[in-house]
Amino acid sequence: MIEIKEGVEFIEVEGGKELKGTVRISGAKNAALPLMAATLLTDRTVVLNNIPYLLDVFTMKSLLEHIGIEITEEERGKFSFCFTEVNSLEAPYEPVSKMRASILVLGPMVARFRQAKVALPGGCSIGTRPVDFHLKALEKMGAKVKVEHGYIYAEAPNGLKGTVIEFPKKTVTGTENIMMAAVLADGKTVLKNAAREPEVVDLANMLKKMGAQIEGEGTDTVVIEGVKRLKGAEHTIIPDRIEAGTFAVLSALFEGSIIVENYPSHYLKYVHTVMERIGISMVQVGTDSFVAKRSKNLRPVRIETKEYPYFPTDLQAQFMSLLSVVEGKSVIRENIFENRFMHVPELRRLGADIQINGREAVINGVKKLTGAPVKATDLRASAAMVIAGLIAEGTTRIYDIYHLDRGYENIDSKLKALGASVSRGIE
Ligand SMILES: CC(=O)N[C@H]1[C@@H](OP(=O)(O)OP(=O)(O)OC[C@H]2O[C@@H](n3ccc(=O)[nH]c3=O)[C@H](O)[C@@H]2O)O[C@H](CO)[C@@H](O)[C@@H]1O
Ligand SMILES: C=C(OP(=O)(O)O)C(=O)O
Repeated sequence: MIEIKEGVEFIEVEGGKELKGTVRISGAKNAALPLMAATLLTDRTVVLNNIPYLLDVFTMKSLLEHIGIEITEEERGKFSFCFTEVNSLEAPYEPVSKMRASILVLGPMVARFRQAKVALPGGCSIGTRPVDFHLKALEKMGAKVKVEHGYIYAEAPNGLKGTVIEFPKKTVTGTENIMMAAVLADGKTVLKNAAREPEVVDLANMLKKMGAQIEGEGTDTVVIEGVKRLKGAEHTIIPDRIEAGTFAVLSALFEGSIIVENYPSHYLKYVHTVMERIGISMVQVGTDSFVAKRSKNLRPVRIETKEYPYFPTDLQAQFMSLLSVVEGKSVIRENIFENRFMHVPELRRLGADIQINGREAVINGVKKLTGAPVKATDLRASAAMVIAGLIAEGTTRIYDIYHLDRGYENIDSKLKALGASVSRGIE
């Protein structure tokens, strides 16, 4: 269990220590959350392995328990989910407001129980992040949906019907939510302009083990033939490509002294092409272990975030920390979220030279960063601050660090094992 403490929690990072050793990548947050929500689709037991111990995972656990799922920790990282009786068809404000992915209970609840009341979701404030595509898709499948007093009310008394849904823009949780709704709908659902992220594919793989009929996952057209019921299954969650990318950046900054184990290189192919342009190669040193090899002088680059298989927005902040010490002018364009540069003023406190110009950040590499008090403004921004703090001269105190615990399992112990000086406190 993860403890939430009173007051403003911070992490203090002592920069300039040589990091080396091996770090193991955990299960993916963004796969674990939809897979946990999918357990609402059956009355049989589902067992999930490789669940990361993250705040978001425990928020999803409480939400599912509130709805009526009995969740047992069989061993570390292995949980069984058994839906015995419906306790509530409401996902209340308290857990939902903490986590964007709570919206993922909507599709399964409407599909299986024909009604749901779900608070409008919260999560990282990196943009307005509406859920209109989820709601319009459910309406097209025959649900009546209204949003009132901060809650989404959806009902489909005669069940959901398969149809063709074209998302106006690619949406990861939207694709997952509607895929889960469609597996129990009557007839065929075609999802066009679907998200292709590995986490969407992981969800489809588990749903197929449960008896769902899905084709085309991982492409932008997914076809789902609804079935009457789903059975139980056991599934192992894929490694977290964003945590892996975060440690790849550290491996590069510490001259290849950090070996990253359980590294899902196949999900990071595009990221690797960007790294190659900077002068960094991820080299395989074991079955699933990789290490960064870098040229003496790293080169500035232009990066644009884009849906999978391209450069993930969830690695943008961490790469900005790296580029802030790469000599020359780099540019990062954020195409997915309109407010995902909140780490820029914080990096500037550490001495980075970065200007924002609309959707683009222009980074002029400096020779070194220097420690300062900063704020973790969102999940990946927190990781960017930790990276910057580790390479800065002196001490960096990062406030509002709870964001980090939403997405990085045991980050303190993983970093300490590499020789970093990190400690937590409360002010
Ligand atoms: C739990 C989870 O998996 N979170 C990930 C997921 O978030 P999430 O699924 O919330 O992000 P989306 O893919 O839905 O968002 C993509 C874009 O579509 C817009 N949009 C989305 C839905 C909608 O109904 N209307 C709408 O306008 C969003 O505001 C955003 O601009 O994908 C993001 C993009 O890779 C990642 O940063 C998040 O880490
Ligand atoms: C933005 C993220 O998470 P969420 O969608 O859960 O807010 C993230 O994982 O970087």
